[in-house]
Amino acid sequence: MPTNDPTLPLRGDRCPAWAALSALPQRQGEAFQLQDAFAADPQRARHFTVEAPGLRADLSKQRWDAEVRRLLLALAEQVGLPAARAAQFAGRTANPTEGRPALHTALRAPRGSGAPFEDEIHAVLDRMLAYAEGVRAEAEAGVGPGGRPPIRHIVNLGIGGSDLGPQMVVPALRTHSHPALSLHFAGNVDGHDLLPLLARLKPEETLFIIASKTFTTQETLANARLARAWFLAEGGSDIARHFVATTTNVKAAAEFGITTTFGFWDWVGGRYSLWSAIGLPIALALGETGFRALLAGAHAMDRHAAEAPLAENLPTLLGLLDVWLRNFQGCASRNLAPYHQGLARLPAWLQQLEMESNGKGVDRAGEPLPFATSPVVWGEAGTNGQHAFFQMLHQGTDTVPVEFILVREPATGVERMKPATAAALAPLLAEQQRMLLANGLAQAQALMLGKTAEQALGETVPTAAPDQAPDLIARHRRFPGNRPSTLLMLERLDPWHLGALLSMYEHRVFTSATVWGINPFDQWGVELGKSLCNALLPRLGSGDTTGLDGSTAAALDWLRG
Ligand SMILES: O=P(O)(O)OC[C@H]1O[C@H](O)[C@H](O)[C@@H](O)[C@@H]1O
Repeated sequence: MPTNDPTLPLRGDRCPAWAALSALPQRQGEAFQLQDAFAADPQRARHFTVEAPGLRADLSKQRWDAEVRRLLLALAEQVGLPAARAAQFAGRTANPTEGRPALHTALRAPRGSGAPFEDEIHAVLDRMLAYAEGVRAEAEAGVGPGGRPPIRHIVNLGIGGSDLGPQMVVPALRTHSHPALSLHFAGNVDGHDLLPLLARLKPEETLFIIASKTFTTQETLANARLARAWFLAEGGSDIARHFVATTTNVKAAAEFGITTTFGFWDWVGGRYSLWSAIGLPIALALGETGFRALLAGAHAMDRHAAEAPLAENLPTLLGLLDVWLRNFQGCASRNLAPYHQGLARLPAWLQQLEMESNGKGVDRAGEPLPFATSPVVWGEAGTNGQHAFFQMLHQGTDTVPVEFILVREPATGVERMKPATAAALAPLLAEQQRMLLANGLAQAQALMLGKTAEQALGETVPTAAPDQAPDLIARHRRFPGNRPSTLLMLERLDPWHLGALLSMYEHRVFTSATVWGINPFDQWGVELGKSLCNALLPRLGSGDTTGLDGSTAAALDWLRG
């Protein structure tokens, strides 16, 4: 494997296109009026819609035009994005501070594609899928080996990248999951996470997956010990059957007493690992066909990212838009609004992917960056967010771009119900699906259109206080509008489409990272807190506050009671 790439990409702010973008009048948010742009170009929606495998993106409600897009694409060329992406796929050292490639793309490349580590990857994948099929067959038959009860509950104990991917994907694909298996996730070191779950389980029906890339993570090992103690105290036997590990550290898993291990490799970043053995809970839920479809969808997006011309390349365009919003429009955060309850945990997964990857303050050469990097990414499934924080999105003083995800075909699983019940509910659910989509579209419309005080003055408002002047009420009821949003649209939420969506996000993060000149595959910022925690842990027992800062000492004293 070659070491560091000698052709370090040029940092975005040192490129001519960056200077040209900085000089554009369109930079000033209000100088670019979305409604004027639509009036000037009746085909604007078409001109700014991009099709990618499984995904359609309408970027026309972003405050950009053909000139901005042209310069952003020039920026991508000038920083060497195509070469950087090719180097990542080929297994060059994409993560120089840890001296590793970043080869999550190889995990979903089919056999025969010539991707790096093909034999190792497919050997583990085949073994893991065979294991998953075995557990599923037991559940299906209602009986385990030797007449024992089958596994019915699977508990994944992992945190961060060893938790968020499977924890997001499993509910997203609920209607594709095995009905006789229940999947559970616990990550927090807080006993309040795992204990209530254990209280509902029986050892003989439970499978624990200890998921940790390093097998050294404090939280996961603590939960693994808690689970093992519960298992033995509740009369469980045969740890080998009931505990498996997904890790790169097979030796540590063996020392814990685990004999069934599905391995992966240091070149799979934690937040990019759901495609590896860390995806075991997904494989158990979906089975071999479903897991392979998830990989195939991701691979289709990989091919698009690698091969589509930049101007039609969705992860490239979205990553460039992220740069435009962050560095030229001053947007410090981005809201993710998936209008599908199954994607409720997508914001949490994306937070780790984007903020842990791009939340960096120095470039690859260690130089402090003179511009902003990762935005705060946050969100909630629609329509719930509308009734909570959308007020701020519409009338607050910050411009927060919103990314709506709309899914055309629902999959509620109503057809799994008794025929009479399904028949009674189907028309109501169809109407709810229309309500859901109308809400998502309406919010995007409202952000763009806004409402003037004059328009508000013309409205009858029964809830307004009668002693308040109508023009004062109208000032409160004014919406500035011209707020940017993106519409991502999927035909349906199945394993293939979800794989494509998630892979798109990975390539998009790589795009902005490349423009910013940062290494998106390390995470040194998580280390300091870990080591300070290790130092504080014995002090919580002993009460020794010698040398601590005043605040920490006082809190430690108080917490010890
Ligand atoms: O999978 P593990 O080795 O247990 O690591 C779990 C998580 O913890 C670390 O602190 C990192 O911030 C994450 O990137 C990682 O996913």
